[in-house]
Amino acid sequence: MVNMQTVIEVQHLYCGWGQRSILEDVSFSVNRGEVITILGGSGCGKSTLLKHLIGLYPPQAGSIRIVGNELVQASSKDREAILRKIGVMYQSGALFGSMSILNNITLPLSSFSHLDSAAIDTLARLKLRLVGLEEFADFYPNELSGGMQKRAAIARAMALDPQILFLDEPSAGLDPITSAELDRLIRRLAETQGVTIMVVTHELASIAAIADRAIMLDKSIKGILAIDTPAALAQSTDRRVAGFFNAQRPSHAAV
Ligand SMILES: Nc1ncnc2c1ncn2[C@@H]1O[C@H](COP(=O)(O)OP(=O)(O)OP(=O)(O)O)[C@@H](O)[C@H]1O
Repeated sequence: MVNMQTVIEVQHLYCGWGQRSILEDVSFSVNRGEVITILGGSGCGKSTLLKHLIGLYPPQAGSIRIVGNELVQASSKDREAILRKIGVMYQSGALFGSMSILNNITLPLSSFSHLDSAAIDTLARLKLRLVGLEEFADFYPNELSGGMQKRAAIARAMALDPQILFLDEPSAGLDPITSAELDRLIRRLAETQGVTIMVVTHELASIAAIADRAIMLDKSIKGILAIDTPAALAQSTDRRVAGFFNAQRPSHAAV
């Protein structure tokens, strides 16, 4: 029996920059363990949505509930506790180049937990094992391939055992085979760790491989054009939706 606990609930969200509105009246919810992709044409507001969901900017109006807790109106102390449930991997990966991979992961643990250094070391190595990098703990980011850096960045985003992971274009800059490996990791994290994962991606192959559902944003309506499983979206009677899904054949969906 699938646990249908709602972990993200967005209601009547309006967000934009200054006076400019980008998304209007956006509502959706995401269940525990779901992988959901955010897609749509350039400038439709994918990153804007992500940045508001992770609390980087306050929305113009509306509600964002993270694991049942309202983020928008929260006091700064409550906000901090809510955001602790979230792990984020930015597009660049943004590992600290002057630190070993292991220390990139121990850093959030020593900053935000009260564990002793031996426990922190053990936990960080467990995260590296989770992403298949346990043998690379002492390497520096620039000694790893692009795909390994992405996996290390995911391990760091997982350091504090978040319930939700936000990944901004994880496949950017990766070749199709490496991208498919990353897709398998994303699926595995959702299935074995019960993490809920929201991914901004343009890659049809990735969407087909990882998404339980996809949210398609649209610039002209400033909101959600469609939200459904990739298979259902590919069959959509809306030409814009079906057009996106049928634009190219997924090349590694079954890898
Ligand atoms: N920090 C910001 N300040 C002001 N305007 C912004 C900011 N970030 C994004 N925008 C504007 O908001 C609009 C939506 O941008 P956003 O980056 O959310 O789109 P996107 O769907 O992620 O696009 P892409 O696929 O090209 O990355 C764009 O017109 C962009 O110029």
